This record gives sequence, C-alpha cells and structure tokens, in this order.
Amino acid sequence: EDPSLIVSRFREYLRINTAQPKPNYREAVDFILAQARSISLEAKSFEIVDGKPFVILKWPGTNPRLPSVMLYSHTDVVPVEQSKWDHPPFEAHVDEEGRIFARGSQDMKCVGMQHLEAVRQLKRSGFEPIRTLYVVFSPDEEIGGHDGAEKFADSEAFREMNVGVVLDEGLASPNEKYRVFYGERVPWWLVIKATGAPGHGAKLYDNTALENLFKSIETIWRFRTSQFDMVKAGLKAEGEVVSVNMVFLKAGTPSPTGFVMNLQPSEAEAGFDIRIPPTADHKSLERRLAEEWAPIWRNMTFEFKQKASVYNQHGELAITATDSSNPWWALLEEGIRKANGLVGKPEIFPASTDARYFRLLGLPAIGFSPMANTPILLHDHNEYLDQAEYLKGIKVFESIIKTYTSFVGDSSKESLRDEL
Ligand code: MET
Ligand SMILES: [Zn+2]
Ligand SMILES: [Zn+2]
Repeated sequence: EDPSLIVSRFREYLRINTAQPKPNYREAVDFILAQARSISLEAKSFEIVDGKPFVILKWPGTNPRLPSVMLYSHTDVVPVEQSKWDHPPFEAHVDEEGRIFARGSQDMKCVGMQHLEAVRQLKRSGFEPIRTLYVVFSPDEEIGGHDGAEKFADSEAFREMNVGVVLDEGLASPNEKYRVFYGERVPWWLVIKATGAPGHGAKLYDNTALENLFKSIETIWRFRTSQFDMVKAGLKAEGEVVSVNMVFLKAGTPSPTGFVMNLQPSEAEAGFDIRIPPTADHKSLERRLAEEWAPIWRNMTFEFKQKASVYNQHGELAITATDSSNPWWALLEEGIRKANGLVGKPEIFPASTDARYFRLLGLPAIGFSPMANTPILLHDHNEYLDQAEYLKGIKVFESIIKTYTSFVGDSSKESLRDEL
C-alpha cells in the first residue's frame, strides 16, 4: 500500500483533539470503528463510565481456547500549551524532514494506529492467527485510568477475553535500540499542607505556615538531590530511583490586585509527583513522609491524589518476568528481531501506564512503543514522530503479531488459566 495513505490515516487520528480534561472521545471512537470496518474486523464500543468509551477490535484465532493477545493503547492525550508549539498540536503538520508534529504522535496514538495498520497488512496478506488478537483503545489513561483501565481490568468484558498477554506503551529511544519495559514505577501524587499562625507581614515570628512548608520542601529537596545524583553519576537508571518533583505551590491571601502583601497566610500547600521503583522500600518511604516530609508536630498534614499498589493479587511484586518463566518476553524479542529491530535491556518504565492494572491481575504486560532514533518528547512541546520510523513500527508489530498469535506453547500454566 502507498505509504502516504498509511501516514494520512495516522494524521487523521492525530487531528482529533482528545486532550484532557475534555477529550473528544466520540470522534476518536467513530474514527476507530470506521477503520475497523474498512478491514472487516469485529468491533464494539462500550462505556463503563459515562462518556468514557472503550473500543475493542477482535480478530478471532483458529484456536479460540488459547488465551488471547491484547494490544492496548489509550486514546486520550495530555493538554498542550498551544503558543509554545512551532506547529499547531492538532494539525499533524509534516515538515520537510518527514517529522509529524502532534500531541499524541509519541504518546500514544502512534502505537494504537500501528496496531491497527499491522492487522490491516496481515489480513491483506492472508495470515491467519491461531490465538485470538484483540486491539483495545481505552479512555482516561492520562488522568490515572480509574474510569478506564482500572475498571476494565475488573470487568466481565475483560474476563471473557481470556487475555494471556498485554502489550502497552513504552518510550521513544534516542539510539537505535528499541526500549522494552517489564514494570513501572509506582505513582504517588502527594499534597502536603502546612498551617501556622497568621500575622503582620512585618513581624518575625516562628511557625508560620510558609516556614513550616519550606522546612518540608528543603528536606524533600535533599532527598530528591540524593536520588538524582545517582542517576547523574550513572549508577542508576531513571526508573531505578525515586523521582520527586514539585508540581504546584499554593499560598497567600488573594486580593483584587494579586495577593495581600503585608499578611502572612495561615495555610500553604505544595504538590509533588513522586514515582517509586517497584523494588524500593515503600514502607520506609511512608515513614519518611510521616516523620520528615509532613510531620504532624510541625502542623503538617498530607493527602494522596493518587497512590497505587506495588503488589499483585497474589501478593507478588507486580512486575513482568523477563526470564524463561514468561515465554512472551523472548517471543517479543524474537518478533522485533525478525523485523530487523534491535532491542535494549528490559527496563522499569519511569512514569506510569495502564499496564499496571493488568500486572496487578498477575498478567504479563510489556511496555513497547517502536520508536528508535527518536528524542523522548511525550508530554513535551513539539512532540513529533518521524514518518519513516512510524512506518517501520508497523512492520515490527506485524512481526510481533505473527509470532504471538502463532505461539501455541506447551505452557501448563496457560491451560490451567483456561480451566479456572
Ligand atoms: N501516564 C501518565 C503519567 O505517567 C498518567 C498516569 S496516572 C499516575 O503521568
Ligand atoms: Zn501514554
Ligand atoms: Zn502520557
């Protein structure tokens, strides 16, 4: 097929503004359903939470008793600061070098469309999967997935799919090796709040809210530095340390012209996005938080806006095995290599993805977005993906789908799952 047609379908998807907090899911769903129709793929869309639709495409395998393969992507994207972009973020402009600029070009409309295009090519070639393949498009990921993947993973619809392995998003790789992720850091979105005596802006006294808050910020910052230093020294990868970033500060007494300047406020708060490696000592971090970061004796309280578990329902660390106990790992590498792709070492994803909800069920879930030789621009201004790289990724997914859906395995674990 003419590559420019393939690219134009990708650009069409990118032009649908699905930015949080008001994603145009309706248009995205219509687009995906139309694509499914054009390749005669079974498709259904449904909502678990009102206004937040899922689309599930199904390519039935010749042996529907085998656990299925699920290719998963989210349709929503993060917001943009329009004025900071060189090209409008929802126009999918292609420059002379072939770079496609759009919000979602890396995270992760590329992957969703590559899943679809790979199926399109394979169907056209006459390939028949043995395992059933699902291509799933989900809402809500960028705001935590609580109305998306979290509820889906717990739904009858998902149980009926009898999924054996999940492929979700990864990250671009600045070098020639694709990156592959077997787990991810656990998000804590933390708000700490200080209270203190209010008073005259000219008075020096102890225990103001802002003084109390700043003592915490200093302590948290020392911890941040100690973690960051290990990355800078090359001792740890990004996903192997605790990241702490301040994302907001809130204090002051508003006035019509800004803030009252001669009044020290009685409340102040700060928000932090914290990401913790699954293998870190979560208990000791919680102690640190209660004793040093937001100690009650300094008039501080804290609240989590987001806090995920690190253990799956069997009480094990919710990470995906990369050794021979998990055939899907080697099969993924095989699929990539057969398409002439290079694969890096298994990594911990530094941010969060919906894959965590499937890992919490004990399912193998792998993060993989085929973007080599590409700067990491997710959530950044001027997010782009080179069109040649996009097209290469489709070939890689064709190869992975072939490898995955043809695998009949010997795995006794799998037949056990079948009986349960
Ligand atoms: N994927 C987004 C992120 O990593 C939202 C995840 S919800 C913690 O920030
Ligand atoms: Zn994403
Ligand atoms: Zn994202």
